[in-house]
Amino acid sequence: MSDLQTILDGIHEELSPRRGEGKVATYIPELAKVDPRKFGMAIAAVDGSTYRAGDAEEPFSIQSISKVFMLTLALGKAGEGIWTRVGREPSGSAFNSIVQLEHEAGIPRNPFINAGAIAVTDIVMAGHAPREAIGELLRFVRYLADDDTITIDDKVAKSESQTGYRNAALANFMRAYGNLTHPVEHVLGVYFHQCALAMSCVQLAKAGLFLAARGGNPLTGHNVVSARRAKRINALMLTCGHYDGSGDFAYRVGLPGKSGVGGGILAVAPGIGSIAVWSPGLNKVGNSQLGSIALEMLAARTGWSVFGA
Ligand SMILES: NC(=O)CC[C@H](N)C(=O)O
Repeated sequence: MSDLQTILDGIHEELSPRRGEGKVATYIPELAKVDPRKFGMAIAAVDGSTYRAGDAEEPFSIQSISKVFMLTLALGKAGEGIWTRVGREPSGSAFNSIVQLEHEAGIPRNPFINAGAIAVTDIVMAGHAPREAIGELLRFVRYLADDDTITIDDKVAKSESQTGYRNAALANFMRAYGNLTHPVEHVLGVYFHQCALAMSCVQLAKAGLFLAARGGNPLTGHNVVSARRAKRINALMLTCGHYDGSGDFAYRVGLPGKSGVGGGILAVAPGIGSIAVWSPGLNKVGNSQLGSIALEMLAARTGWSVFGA
């Protein structure tokens, strides 16, 4: 598939003059320090080959992309029982919105908005001290990417805990409704650390490969989840992975995807491969501006959209 490398290089070259577009997230002060002109792309294909372009090897803050890995862990732990604590519908509102929580009795719409992810974190923590839950996630991500060099950026975690008033509000609100079982500070501590996972596009594409390969990782031979579970996680990524921009992403790209305010996006082409892109500038709804365009170009040039070429 050397054609694929040509396609990737072409997209990178065409978009390079636009590096720096969008707005870098500043509400987490540590993220505001990132060079807005960074731009990387990587593909891990189910046949074991990998492709990369630009800043594909440089670790960045994966932020909300970690919600996919935490959801996978929570499903492994509590199975379909998690759906009494969190819904499976798109929210149609911002990633950090609180409005629906009161109308909907403290049950967040889906696991990929902040409130839903905080509930999922609480599920993963069952029987664990916060430090152990963070360790479990780090081990899981290293196992998925087959890469023990992946770390958590403590500076980012600290920066976020110092300014995470909205997340504290969401967590307290859910706790008031009985939808958090651990102390709010403990759940938030784990949540901020998971968001601060630092991974490169190459590491992220490899970590997401199980979602493209019916739940197994062709690089390591590990069976991560069942094919049915991988399919369901992909469905949630497609419908909820880009907050109130999820419909637009499905329309333009047509792949399950999950974005983060660090400017990363993980996308899945089922049966083909997993794609990670990174460009820190965000669009109005908090998704990577150039990253979304790069994925739109890639899907158009490869015919990988799940809705047909
Ligand atoms: N959209 C995101 O990536 C949000 C994650 C970020 N850590 C937050 O909680 O605000």
